[in-house]
Amino acid sequence: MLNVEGLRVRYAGQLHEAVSGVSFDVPRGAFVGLVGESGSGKTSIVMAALGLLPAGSAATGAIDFEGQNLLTLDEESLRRLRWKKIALVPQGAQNSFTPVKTVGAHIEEVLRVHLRLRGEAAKARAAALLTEAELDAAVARRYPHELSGGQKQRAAIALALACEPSLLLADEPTTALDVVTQAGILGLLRRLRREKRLTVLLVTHDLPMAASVCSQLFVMKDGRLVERGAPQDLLTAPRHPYTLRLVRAIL
Ligand SMILES: Nc1ncnc2c1ncn2[C@@H]1O[C@H](COP(=O)(O)OP(=O)(O)OP(=O)(O)O)[C@@H](O)[C@H]1O
Repeated sequence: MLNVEGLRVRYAGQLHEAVSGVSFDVPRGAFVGLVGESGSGKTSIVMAALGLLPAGSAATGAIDFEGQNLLTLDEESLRRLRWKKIALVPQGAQNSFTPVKTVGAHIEEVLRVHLRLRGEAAKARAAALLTEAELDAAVARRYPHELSGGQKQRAAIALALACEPSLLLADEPTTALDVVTQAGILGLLRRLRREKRLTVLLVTHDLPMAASVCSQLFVMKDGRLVERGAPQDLLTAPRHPYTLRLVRAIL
């Protein structure tokens, strides 16, 4: 479904590439993990796929999505794909809500802009999305600061699902949450993948967490993909010294 081929990303004014020739494939319906420490290039890959790298950045290679190279698409085509086909739960999503707008207003705005849904229809759809994310529909009337971190993360997932995307990019969706809340969010993503036939790319620094939900892991280090495989294989017989370090860090 998403095929990354020889991807290179360099930010404006930087000598080093943030991503240096990365290739991997995310099959339709899979739950795949992109794992690596902070600064290894994970978010750069996600942003390159969405055409959201800052001005002046250079991204070369190819990111094929349903037969189109996302790196060469014009802004209008990318805009049509974002939300409706490829949705993002951004890093720090919990803090990305505007404080003066209710959760419902956030969702209704996306529904209005991207699906031209308004009024009662938008309200009903927002309520349904919150319920899908295992939140009470009444959360729509609350302001972001009235929600717990876990509830905000669920609301961010509800928002990402607003236009029924087929691919969900979840960037560090459980960071800064306690372990019980983390497990709840992962359970939700797992259920959504199954029930809504979503394909999920989970981006995280947390190898054991990714191993607990993903069917395939890609390990990044310094802009390169250093190892790939099934979680069980990576955990029991890591081949790259960096993966070994990540595994040892668990013990
Ligand atoms: N806007 C930017 N301008 C310049 N350099 C950047 C920019 N964004 C990221 N970088 C650099 O690109 C490299 C990869 O960063 P990236 O955010 O993709 O890594 P990451 O693995 O997602 O880490 P994190 O989880 O901390 O975001 C880092 O060296 C980072 O400093």
